[in-house]
Amino acid sequence: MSQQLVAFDKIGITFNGRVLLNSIDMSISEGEIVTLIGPNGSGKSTLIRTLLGLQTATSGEVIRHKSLRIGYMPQKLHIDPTLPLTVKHFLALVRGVDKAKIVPTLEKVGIGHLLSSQVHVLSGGETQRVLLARALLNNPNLLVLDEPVQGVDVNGQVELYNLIEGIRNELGCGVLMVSHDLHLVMAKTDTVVCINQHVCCSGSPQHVTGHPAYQALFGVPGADESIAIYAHQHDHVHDEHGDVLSESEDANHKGATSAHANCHHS
Ligand SMILES: Nc1ncnc2c1ncn2[C@@H]1O[C@H](COP(=O)(O)OP(=O)(O)OP(=O)(O)O)[C@@H](O)[C@H]1O
Repeated sequence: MSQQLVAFDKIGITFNGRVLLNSIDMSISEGEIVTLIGPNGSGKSTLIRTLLGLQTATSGEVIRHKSLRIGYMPQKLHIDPTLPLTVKHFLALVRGVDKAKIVPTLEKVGIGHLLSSQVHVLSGGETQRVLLARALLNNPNLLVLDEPVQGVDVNGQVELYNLIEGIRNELGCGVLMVSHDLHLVMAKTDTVVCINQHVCCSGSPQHVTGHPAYQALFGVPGADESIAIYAHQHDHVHDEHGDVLSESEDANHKGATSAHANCHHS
């Protein structure tokens, strides 16, 4: 059985009385691709920051296997565009990097020819590949990718997801990806965890159906049948803080607020 790399055990985060995450349970194992989805502000990045140790949980625990080594790919590359910096020099900044690995790693992600290019002239897709290369240079057994296809056109997204799957197959690493929707990422995902402050649902893509709950969250207009759509059963109601309401609270809440579109399904 695959080694579990990390587990979130009832992770909760509260700021000034506002619940950002509520009792999140999930895990990622070697060789597993887990996709975290949820609407804007649902806490995806906060959960990733907690995994990276940049955010302290108010309650619960992140259980890391002693072998855990994370390669993190952020949403965006923040570099002063006036700063001359080649891809090679950018990657040489990775702490403890084996410089002999830079060229083969760039080749692995399909951009060996960009070694001497300036980072600020790269296209969106090229930039994402450089960031992926940087994550790989950390020799990870868990890749953490925060919206890896951001700023990439649809064809480029398919290519990137294929690349990520190929890397998983080659290295046997776990992958935790954040995504806003699943139209393209679905076929490359073993497990989906849908959060909206708490875990709304999780499961394998095999259970995908065109459930109205998912469609209410993300919309699926025009999705053809070859595109898999993640769906979940939702038998509870959230308040505006993401907390799950009891039946009596729900009845009161319905009177007090308009429908909370994010997670109010049956
Ligand atoms: N340090 C913090 N202090 C207070 N509030 C915070 C902090 N970090 C995040 N938040 C709030 O937590 C909520 C969740 O933010 P988060 O960035 O995790 O959402 P997300 O699901 O990644 O959203 P998006 O899809 O828009 O990237 C937001 O409302 C944000 O304003």
